[in-house]
Amino acid sequence: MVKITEKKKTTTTNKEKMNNNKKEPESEIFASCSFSSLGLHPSLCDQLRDRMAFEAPTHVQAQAIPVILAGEHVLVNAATGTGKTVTYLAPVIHHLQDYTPRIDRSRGTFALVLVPTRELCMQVYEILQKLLHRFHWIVPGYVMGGESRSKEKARLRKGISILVATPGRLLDHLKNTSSFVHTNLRWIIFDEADRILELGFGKEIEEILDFLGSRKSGSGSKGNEVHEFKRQNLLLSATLNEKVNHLAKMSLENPVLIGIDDKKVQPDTLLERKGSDMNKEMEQPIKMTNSSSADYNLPAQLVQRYVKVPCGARLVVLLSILKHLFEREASQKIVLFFSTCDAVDFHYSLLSEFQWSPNSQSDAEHKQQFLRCKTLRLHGNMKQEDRRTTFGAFQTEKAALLLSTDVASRGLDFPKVKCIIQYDSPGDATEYVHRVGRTARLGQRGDSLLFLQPIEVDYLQDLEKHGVSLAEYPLMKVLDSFPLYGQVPRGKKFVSIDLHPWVLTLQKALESFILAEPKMKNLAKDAFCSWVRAYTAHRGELKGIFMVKKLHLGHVAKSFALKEQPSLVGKSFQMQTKKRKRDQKQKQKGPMRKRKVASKT
Ligand SMILES: Nc1ncnc2c1ncn2[C@@H]1O[C@H](COP(=O)(O)OP(=O)(O)OP(=O)(O)O)[C@@H](O)[C@H]1O
Repeated sequence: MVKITEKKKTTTTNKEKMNNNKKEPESEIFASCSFSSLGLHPSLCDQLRDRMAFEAPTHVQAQAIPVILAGEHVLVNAATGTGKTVTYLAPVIHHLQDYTPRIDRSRGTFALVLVPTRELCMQVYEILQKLLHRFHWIVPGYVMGGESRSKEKARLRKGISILVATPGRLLDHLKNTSSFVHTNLRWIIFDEADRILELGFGKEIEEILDFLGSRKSGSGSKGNEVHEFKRQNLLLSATLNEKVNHLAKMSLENPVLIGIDDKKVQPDTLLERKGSDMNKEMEQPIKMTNSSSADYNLPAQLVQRYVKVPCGARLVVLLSILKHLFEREASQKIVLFFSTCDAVDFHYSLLSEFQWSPNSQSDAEHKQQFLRCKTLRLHGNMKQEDRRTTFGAFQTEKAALLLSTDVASRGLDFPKVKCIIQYDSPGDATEYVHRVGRTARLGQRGDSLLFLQPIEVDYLQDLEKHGVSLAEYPLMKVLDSFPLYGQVPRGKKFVSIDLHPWVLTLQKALESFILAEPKMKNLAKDAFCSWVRAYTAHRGELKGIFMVKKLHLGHVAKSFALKEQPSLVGKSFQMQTKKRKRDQKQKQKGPMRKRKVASKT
């Protein structure tokens, strides 16, 4: 096994970045060579330059493309927004255009790209279409959940040379679409490999590999077919973890590791590969170190901050920061992450409809839209066509706010996103890395802001363990900048955020708005319930940081502009909490009671 490590990590601190917040130097992003020097076909190089305006390859492209062209199995770990998509698509196209006789549709699928989400599926397909412009005989296509099966069947019957797919729908077609020809399959690519597994597609992937006869013998495989071509499998992500190790063991043979440093791979597995070993099965698995101690590749020019907000003031602070950002720069794109679909729906309606005038609250005529920017939403419970519309709109808009769940956290490449706000904290550091990776792409500058309650600040230490450090956001300065009743509260020092006049006034206005709108009240209640459920679902080490029992549910309700904690859920939730406390007490008391009983008798 050979390892090729990416460029040296920059050691610029977050503070230095803020003082000197500009684009990453070109040399940090692009290699000093050309696409043609990597061995790609001239027409493909022309296409990359003329149609896509790619002048030079990025570092990961320069490292990985020759290795992929050489037919190696590859595991790529490179920062978000460094061009991994072209890294795997270009070599595949290079080889396919070179087949004699020319490939045609009747020969079915030659390359398969597996992705975790529908949006990423569409995005990869769009890039494929651009790259294939000069190679009309190579047909791109996609299959994914939410689309019409029968239309997909018809397309598969006609033949798709490079197929992009989500795992569930692909497996469906492998089982049920007999006209789907995959006997010529030569490449299987897992884009965002770790996410595919995290979403619970592990079983599907095993079945897919079995169906395609690409699961390695010795890993419980049914299929170990002899193929006309040597199969080549590729795994890529900005974050690789233990789960990927399993997939790598199953699907990669003697892989070349690109961008993976010594810390992430245990020394005994760094086998030097000899030329004659190339086709040998990987004798030893790749062992990643536990993800809790691994450093992640974050764009060096990304400015990362956190804001510490008491629970009850969260909503007001969110709205205030958004207002501040859009007033400072109207033409910008921001992505705002939530933990649940209900939370997205509530905040989307609130931000789209809430009107207010901080200067004359009594006069309805003076009310203005609180946030004047185009607002969009994206989550997994939306209809497919609405997801498609949002995805397209946020790609083309110059100024917009996108509210989303983690469905937008992986791989999506929205141009010119300026800032990422994580209003609800991510599941773990991996998700943090991917969420913030929607900005600061390809050397562009970008900001990220993580909301934390005072009881959650230990999360910063968890991120530190992964080499991610955040500076504090100057919240008070921002709150003080808003004029209230025509005056900016100058000179006064407000010690607590909850008692800041701007916060108090805006909170009151939000609560009145919600109270007056039954539709909004229901959305708020639903969002409250699912938010609490999501909070209880934090896994692993994070359970000790995001502890439901530390939450004040009345304050949580306030963060949904509810004057009271929703009674129904509140009751059942309180009952659960009480029961848990009772059980805990019982556990502690158990032996003592026994002793008491014993002493009585
Ligand atoms: N050589 C290049 N020159 C200029 N732009 C490029 C080049 N390669 C890729 N890009 C652009 O860089 C952006 C990021 O690429 P891509 O989405 O493939 O990144 P990624 O590494 O897959 O990110 P993520 O980890 O978030 O999925 C895209 O807009 C892409 O068009």
